[in-house]
Amino acid sequence: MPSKKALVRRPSPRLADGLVTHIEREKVDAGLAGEQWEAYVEALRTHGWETIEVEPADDCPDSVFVEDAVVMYRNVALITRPGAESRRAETAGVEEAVARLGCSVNWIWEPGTLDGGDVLKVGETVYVGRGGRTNAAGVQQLRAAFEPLGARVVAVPVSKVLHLKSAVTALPDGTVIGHIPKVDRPSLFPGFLSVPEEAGAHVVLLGGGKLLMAASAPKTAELLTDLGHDVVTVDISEFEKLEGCVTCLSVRLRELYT
Ligand SMILES: NC(=O)NCCC[C@H](N)C(=O)O
Repeated sequence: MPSKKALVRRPSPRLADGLVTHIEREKVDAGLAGEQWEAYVEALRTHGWETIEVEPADDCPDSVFVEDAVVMYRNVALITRPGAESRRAETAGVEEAVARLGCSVNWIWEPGTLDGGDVLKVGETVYVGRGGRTNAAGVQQLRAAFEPLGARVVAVPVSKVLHLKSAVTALPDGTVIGHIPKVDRPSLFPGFLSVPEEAGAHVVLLGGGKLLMAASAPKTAELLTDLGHDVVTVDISEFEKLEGCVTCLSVRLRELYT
């Protein structure tokens, strides 16, 4: 039976010191962030996900963005080597969590760097963004880890946003969605739908045709609802101030056969 487990990680008390690269720094309300995180986790649970908390990493301001520390393909967990040095200590706790779940574990090694936010899976195709956080060696190592498992790894340039998945994600039918001004090469994706808001490019597939989206993209929510999708929204404003999206607050493990 395919699993419906999701890794999440409680925000660090130092969240407000998280990195910002492409946007102006804004004051983060840590109390509100905590409430938003609880509501995000609750939304996953309501839609049938068993949430598993990775041991908190209180010294790592960005540790709540748990998806950057690991990439899953089937039951193989590829532990990343984050492009930002301040985030490297985040991976140990995530490695322990996936090993405990029985995943087969693999690693990105120096000189490779790769953030999980740069990896978008659409069926057997694994798009990897070569950008500010993921380098060429990271792309090669990802390919070496997943191609033998049947993945088709496609590298795409990312220059306008933090991560590939800050620019594009995919709908349940495989259509890739993105806000054109933030996508380097929309033509690299076979089915591409342009959405009216930057935050509208981020969807988490909850299963059963449901999409989890940020409340900050109402026009896109309307567009996707009109196309027959079932949209669930959460307010993640405090994480958006740190360039976080709905996708990066969890790692969904769909193919653990335990
Ligand atoms: N996958 C993601 O979109 N992660 C967001 C990471 C935000 C964090 N402040 C960072 O710059 O690394």
